Amino acid sequence: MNLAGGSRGAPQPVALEVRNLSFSYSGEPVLDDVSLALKAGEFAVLLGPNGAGKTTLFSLITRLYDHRQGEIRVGGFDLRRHSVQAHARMGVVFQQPTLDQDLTVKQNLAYHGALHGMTPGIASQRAARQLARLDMQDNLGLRVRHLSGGQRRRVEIARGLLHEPRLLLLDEPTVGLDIASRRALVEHVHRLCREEGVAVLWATHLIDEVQPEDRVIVLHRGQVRAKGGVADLLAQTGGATLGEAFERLTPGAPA
Ligand SMILES: Nc1ncnc2c1ncn2[C@@H]1O[C@H](COP(=O)(O)OP(=O)(O)OP(=O)(O)O)[C@@H](O)[C@H]1O
Repeated sequence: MNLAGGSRGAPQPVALEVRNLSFSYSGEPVLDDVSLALKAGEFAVLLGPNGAGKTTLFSLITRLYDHRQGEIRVGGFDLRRHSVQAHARMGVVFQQPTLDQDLTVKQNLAYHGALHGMTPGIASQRAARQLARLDMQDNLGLRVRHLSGGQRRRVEIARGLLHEPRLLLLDEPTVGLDIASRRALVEHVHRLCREEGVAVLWATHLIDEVQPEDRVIVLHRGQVRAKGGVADLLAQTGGATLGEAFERLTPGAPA
């Protein structure tokens, strides 16, 4: 069951392509023949209940785990054969925060810049620009431990974009945030996507994080159950709301 999403017309560069990807943990299948693609500048929500395989998929795209079956391309570069080029084109915000809490925001970003071969001057300019976009420009000198959860997430997003990737992966980035911070983060990342043309893959199990214009990829028990716009999902399932459509596409999912 595959819904064709996206618009027709001139072909656009593909930011991410996953083809026929399968993966098992110690013989236990977790991803089964997963295929999906993201065009440049597209915001796609990877929507799946707990245990669907979202984090595993991210672990394969970021090469924390090696895939043996299937293919992953980032900006056209095969992850296995051209891993340096593929990694240079992706930014990641993992589910668990990974900032050093004893360093300042600026130091965290400077370190990331150095890892990506930026001079301190370039890293500093880019950090200031990214933080300004996220309304965080006044926090450069603060230690991360003094920031709120929402502010820390924004710093991680700024860090993920510092090396100017064309693809940003976010794995349940709103976990632990209150409703207002959650909403603000969803809106910020949509704006970044529109303004910077970066493709975004946003993993979540929360349907209220889907905005009407998003593409949605529904993952359940390691399989892509549907992909397309919200209207496509409603049409396919006969659901009146995205919530109903999601329930029909994920039978037996944990509540
Ligand atoms: N390191 C591991 N070893 C064995 N099984 C694992 C491992 N990591 C995840 N799993 C199992 O793989 C399945 C998919 O887990 P995964 O974390 O990828 O799903 P998810 O969609 O990200 O879920 P969640 O929203 O709860 O994080 C689950 O059944 C999980 O128990």
